[in-house]
Amino acid sequence: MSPYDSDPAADRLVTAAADGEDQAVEAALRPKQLDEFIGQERVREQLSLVLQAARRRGTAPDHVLLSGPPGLGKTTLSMIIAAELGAPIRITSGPAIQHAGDLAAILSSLTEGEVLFLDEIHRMSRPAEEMLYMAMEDFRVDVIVGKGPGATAIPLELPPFTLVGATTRAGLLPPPLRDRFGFTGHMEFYAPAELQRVVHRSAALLDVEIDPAGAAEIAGRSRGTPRIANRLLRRVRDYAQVRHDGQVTREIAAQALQVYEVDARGLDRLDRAVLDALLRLFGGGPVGLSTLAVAVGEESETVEEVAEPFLVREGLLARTPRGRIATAAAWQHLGLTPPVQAAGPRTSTQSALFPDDPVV
Ligand SMILES: Nc1ncnc2c1ncn2[C@@H]1O[C@H](COP(=O)(O)OP(=O)(O)OP(=O)(O)O)[C@@H](O)[C@H]1O
Repeated sequence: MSPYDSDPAADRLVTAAADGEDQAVEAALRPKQLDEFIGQERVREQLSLVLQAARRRGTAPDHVLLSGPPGLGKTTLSMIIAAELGAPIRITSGPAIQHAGDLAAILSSLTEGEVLFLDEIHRMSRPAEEMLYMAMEDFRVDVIVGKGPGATAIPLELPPFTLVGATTRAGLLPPPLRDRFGFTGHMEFYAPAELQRVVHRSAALLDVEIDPAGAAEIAGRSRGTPRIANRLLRRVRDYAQVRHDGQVTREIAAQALQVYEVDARGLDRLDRAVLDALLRLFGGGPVGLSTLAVAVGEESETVEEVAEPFLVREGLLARTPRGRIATAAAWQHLGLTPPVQAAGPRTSTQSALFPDDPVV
C-alpha cells in the first residue's frame, strides 16, 4: 500500500494543509497585529484602511473575504482583524454548518461588533448559504419553526457583526454571496525574502538560533507557504539539536532537509519520483497521466492532485492535450540531459517549453 493511500497529502512534510502538530504550535507563532504580519503588502494596506475607517466611524467594518491557497495566513489575518477592532472572534467552518439551524444558532449568539470567521465558506450547505445572505445584508435571519404547511418564519434581529470568510476557491462562491463582501483580499504565495523573515520570526519565538543563510535555505524549500516554512523549521531544529549544537546554519538546514527528502526547490520524494519517471522512462513525455501514475506506483488522483500542482506552478511539468511533458527546467533540476531532438519541425509545445533548443 502506498503511503499516500488514505489521505494522499497527509504525511507529507511539504503539504500546505495543517496537521495535528501544526495546529498545536501555530497559535504561538501567529502574528497578533497587522504590522507584525509579514508580506501580502497590498492586502495588508487595503485591510488597514478598511479597519481604520471603521474604527473612526465607530461602526462594524464591511464583511471581508480572504481567498488563496491553504497555509498563507487567512486564519491569522482574521484573528488580527478582530484584535485590531478590539472585538471577540468566533471561529467556524463551512463543513461544520450543514443545516441552516446550525448557522442560526451561531448568528443569534453573536455579540455586537463580534467577528465571525467562516473558513472554507465555499463548503457550506445551500440553505445555510441563503440564510447568510440576509444576515450579511440586513443583520436579520428568518428562523423557520415547524415543518410542512404549518411552518412559520420568525424574524430574528442580529447585532451588527463582521463576517470574515475564507476560501481556497473564490471562483466556487455563488455571485450573490461574493457580492455581499465589501472587501476581498487575494492572498499570494510568499516571495523567498518574505519567507525568510517568517522563519526568522518563528525561530526567535521558538528560541532557535538561526543565521540569515540558514533561514534563507529553509525559506527556499517552503513552496511560498508560511505554514510549510514553520514546519520545516521545526524539523531542522530537531536535527540541529540532536546531531549538532542546536544552531541552524545554511549547511545544517540543507543537511536536515536532505534527511527529510525535501530538496533545494521544495520538491519531496513523490514530486521527484513523478519527474524522474517522466524524464527517465518516457524521455520527458508526452505521457498519459495513468501511465505516469503506474510508473511511480501511485493512484492517478495522487499524482494529479498532490504532486502536479506544485510541479506545474514551478514550471517543471506541463499538462497538454497529448499528455504530461517535462520542461527544460525539469531536466536541469534533476541534473539530466534531454534526449537529442529528432529531425523534423518542432511542435509549438516544444518551442514553448524549450525556447533555447536549436531548431533542427
Ligand atoms: N504573513 C505571515 N507572517 C508570519 N507568519 C505567518 C504569516 N502567514 C501565516 N503565518 C503562519 O503560518 C501558519 C498558517 O497560517 P494560517 O493558519 O493563518 O493559514 P490559513 O491560510 O488560514 O490556512 P488554512 O487555509 O489551511 O486554514 C500560522 O502558524 C502563522 O503563524
